[in-house]
Amino acid sequence: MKVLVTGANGLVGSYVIKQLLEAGYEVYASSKNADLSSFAGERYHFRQMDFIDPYAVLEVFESIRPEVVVHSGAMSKPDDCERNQADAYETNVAGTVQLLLNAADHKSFFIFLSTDFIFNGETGMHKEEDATSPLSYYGRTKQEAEEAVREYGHDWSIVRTVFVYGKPLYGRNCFLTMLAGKLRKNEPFRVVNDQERTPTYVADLAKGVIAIIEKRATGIFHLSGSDVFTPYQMAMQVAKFMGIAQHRLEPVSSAELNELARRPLKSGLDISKARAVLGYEPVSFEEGLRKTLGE
Ligand SMILES: NC(=O)C1=CN([C@@H]2O[C@H](COP(=O)(O)OP(=O)(O)OC[C@H]3O[C@@H](n4cnc5c(N)ncnc54)[C@H](OP(=O)(O)O)[C@@H]3O)[C@@H](O)[C@H]2O)C=CC1
Ligand SMILES: Cc1cn([C@H]2C[C@H](O)[C@@H](COP(=O)(O)OP(=O)(O)O[C@H]3O[C@@H](C)C(=O)[C@@H](O)[C@H]3O)O2)c(=O)[nH]c1=O
Repeated sequence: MKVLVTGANGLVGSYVIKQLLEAGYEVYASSKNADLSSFAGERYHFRQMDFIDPYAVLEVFESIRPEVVVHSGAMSKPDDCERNQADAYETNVAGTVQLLLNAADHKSFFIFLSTDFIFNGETGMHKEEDATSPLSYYGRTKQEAEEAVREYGHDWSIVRTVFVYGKPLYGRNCFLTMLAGKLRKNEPFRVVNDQERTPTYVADLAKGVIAIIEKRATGIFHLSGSDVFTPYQMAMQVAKFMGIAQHRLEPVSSAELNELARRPLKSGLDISKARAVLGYEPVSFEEGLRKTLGE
């Protein structure tokens, strides 16, 4: 089965591609920039494609004719989206629409990566059917892209996830590996302590996406970890794992951190639907951390 994955140079895309290759799929990895990976073999293909360019998207879909599309590419930094709203809209909304229009020509199964940031975080532990009300421009673009996906005329699935972490296969650090670097160098760092998340180990998320493909499961799925932590609590676990008792990490409130994009306070996703329908079972945060920072 031919699967086109966007965002191949990103954290999520890289793990989805790795697991698709391991499961025997014909994988067409695609990213805006050149291939950062060292994936190889007959079933691995890379197509450099800016998905806001309609001609590039048409050419890729005509030549591949994918049976499944995993759309993981996005402008994924909320502060960047707040700062550059036109780019965020073009990438996250118009880009998704462009991919949907082309996917429809091939009746591809369309899987879209979305976020907990479409919720306002007043209650936490959101279910798939909860009302959405994003606080940030990033969240608004993802919500609007979700609306486009729901109107797709063929099979679709929306995967919402939260605070994804894991050892980078290539490319940039995740928040926890960046933090481990700060701890190693004993650098000062202020970490927010009033935002609750259900952090997601990236290999679990990828496994959930593969289960969606294999079961052809349609609709909305929440795929995250099940333990609830604030970033500061996660940072303390990183320090403990590294055996560092003396550090310069300081807990701060969202108001003190004062980031450009407003974040939900009580976020986190209820994963009971994914457990029941997909057999999804994430590792504990402790175990995910060991896999991320251990050898
Ligand atoms: N990381 C997280 O904590 C969470 C992520 N998500 C969602 O999951 C998805 C994946 O996230 P993650 O892997 O962390 O994101 P990354 O930022 O690591 O990767 C996103 C990738 O998208 C690619 N991209 C951006 N714009 C374009 C474009 N115009 N054309 C083609 N490719 C483009 C980039 O490619 P290149 O590098 O080649 O420029 C980049 O590698 C996103 O949709 C994000 O919104 C949801 C919740 C939490
Ligand atoms: C820059 C900075 C961030 N933080 C906090 C803010 C935030 O809660 C957390 C992680 O910061 P990040 O900027 O990596 O992540 P952030 O953008 O908040 O995280 C999100 O990513 C996007 C893609 C999503 O869709 C969300 O699900 C979510 O996980 O750390 C600090 O505590 N101190 C800092 O100096």
